[in-house]
Amino acid sequence: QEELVRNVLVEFMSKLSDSNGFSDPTMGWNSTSLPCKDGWRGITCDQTKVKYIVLDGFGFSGFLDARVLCKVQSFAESLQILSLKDNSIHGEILDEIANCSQLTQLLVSGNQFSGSIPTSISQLKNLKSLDISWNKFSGALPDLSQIKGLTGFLAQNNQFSGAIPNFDFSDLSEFNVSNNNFSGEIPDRGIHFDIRSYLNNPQLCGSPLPNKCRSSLASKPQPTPPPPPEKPKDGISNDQILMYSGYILIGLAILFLILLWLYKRGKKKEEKLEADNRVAAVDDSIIKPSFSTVELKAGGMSKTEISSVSADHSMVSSSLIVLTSPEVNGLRFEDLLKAPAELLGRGNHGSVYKVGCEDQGMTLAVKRIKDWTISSHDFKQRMRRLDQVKHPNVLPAIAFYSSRQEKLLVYEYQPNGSLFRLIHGNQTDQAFDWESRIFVASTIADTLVFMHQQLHEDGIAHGNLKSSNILLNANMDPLISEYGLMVVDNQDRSIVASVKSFQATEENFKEDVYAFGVILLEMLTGKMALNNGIDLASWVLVVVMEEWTAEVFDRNLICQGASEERMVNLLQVAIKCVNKSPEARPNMNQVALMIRAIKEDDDRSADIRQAFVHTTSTRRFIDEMLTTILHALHGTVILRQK
Ligand SMILES: Nc1ncnc2c1ncn2[C@@H]1O[C@H](COP(=O)(O)OP(=O)(O)OP(=O)(O)O)[C@@H](O)[C@H]1O
Repeated sequence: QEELVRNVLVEFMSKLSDSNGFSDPTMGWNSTSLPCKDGWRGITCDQTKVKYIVLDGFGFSGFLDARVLCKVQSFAESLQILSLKDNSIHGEILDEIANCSQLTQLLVSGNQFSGSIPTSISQLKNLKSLDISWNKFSGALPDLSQIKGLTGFLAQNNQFSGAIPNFDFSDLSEFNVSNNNFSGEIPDRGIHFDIRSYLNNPQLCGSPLPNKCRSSLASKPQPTPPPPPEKPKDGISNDQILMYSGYILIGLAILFLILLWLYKRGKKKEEKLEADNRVAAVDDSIIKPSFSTVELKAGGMSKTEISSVSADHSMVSSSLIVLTSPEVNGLRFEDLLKAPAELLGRGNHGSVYKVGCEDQGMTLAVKRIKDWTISSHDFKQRMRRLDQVKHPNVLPAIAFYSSRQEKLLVYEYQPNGSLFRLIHGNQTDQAFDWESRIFVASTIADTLVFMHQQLHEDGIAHGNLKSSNILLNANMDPLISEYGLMVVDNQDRSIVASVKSFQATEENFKEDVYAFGVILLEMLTGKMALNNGIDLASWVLVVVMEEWTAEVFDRNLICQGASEERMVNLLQVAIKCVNKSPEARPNMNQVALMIRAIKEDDDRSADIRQAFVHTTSTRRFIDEMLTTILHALHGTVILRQK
């Protein structure tokens, strides 16, 4: 039996991997081994029965042949999970998927699937989770109300049209049909999902969307059709000639209107193309046709203000992809265009603008990157993958926009600036003491451990870690910004698909470790990563080798009485991180453990100090009480004597 299943899986894989063969021998998946017995990668079994097939992010570019996969009854009836997320699989989902009748999860998001969803899918009665989001599916969705107990339905970012079908909404806790072409009224029972589940379906209406449905029109009784004209007895009467010429005239008028409409549409397309080209041509604004820049030099930063809004905006508005961040409030591309913007700074990869969006009650930071060679598809995949990873100390992107010439990334504006400004700025109001520095160091280290190691094979490197990308929120907690945006692709793109190559290699992780070491050095020395062409890591190594270690530390730390022993300990960690040889650098887990030990040492000594202060004040309190009692006793004795 297992051999039969093996043959099914090998055939299924050959189609899925586009007949190129599945070359990675470490995965198993060949006709000389057995899926359960030999532990094929991506397969989970219950004894000899294959229960789960999970092949997410393998870069498969073939098609899912449900005729093959679900043809052997015993296998089709044991398979419970089929997850093929984040590949490049194309083609349609075939009717035969219904033969895999025990499926509880069918997850195919982030592929290139097209066509419509077969009606047979509603026969999958055990289905709990159906994720078909981020594909190219089109057409109307079938009635899914027969699937009782569906808990998740994700279909966002496709090209579905027609009405939102019937669902059994009673158990649905995850539901998203945003960024499609659905039309009509949102079903009554669907309204307990918030607006983000429905956004960007231009013809969808009803609560929770702001646009009301014109249901009154629909419910009006239709006028009864006029009775058919009487048949002429013989010949054509004058009335009939008049009537037919009327029809011909109306027909010609309609034809003329259609031609006019087609002409205008063509013209609009041309204008849009021109507008896009204009976007590429000008340099000093976020979305250039609408910005006229007024350069105001203020503290070394130039301010840019919007003075007019172009009429072309509506044409590009649909391209702003709003991610499922909770902060967003129906943000549209136009809102960015209309809002006043201020240049916060220019980095190696673009400029960042502070944009106040009054309607959303939010202040945003919009990063604009020009001429980035990444394809829109890869960029979209990357943003999507990043959006799935949530950590309280990683600043998520709220939305993004991608055109050939430029990419925009929208983040929430962080009011307390960056770690760079905190270390190197000349503000005196924010004392950046040792406790704050070790807190920032250990929080960032723990966050990197999560992103590198705790996501296992899905770990993501930052790729551009530096103190200006560490922002401080309103509580002064550090947030890592632009996470994973600039990871350099170290793998051969011809062999490995983009999603896979985006997943960090060891080399990417070790680059982050180096960059983190530099941040530690900045915090310890108060010096910039690059000063007059000399890089901080080399400078520190020379000073330490010359045994002038005490010279490296920030004077402010020494003046504040920070423990030299713990500063030296942290310096040793930093030096390990900036080792020239990547292999010799520790991984983030080891780094975080070392920093935690220093911080615990710190906390202990703070406790001892506290206890000492406490003991001293308690002792003082007891002394004072005794003196008062003695005085009182003394007074009583004198009174008695009197
Ligand atoms: N969300 C945000 N809130 C507040 N300030 C921000 C935000 N994002 C970026 N900044 C600030 O805007 C400035 C410019 O950022 P930018 O990312 O362009 O520069 P960079 O980090 O030096 O370079 P790179 O392009 O390599 O990331 C920096 O001072 C940065 O700290």
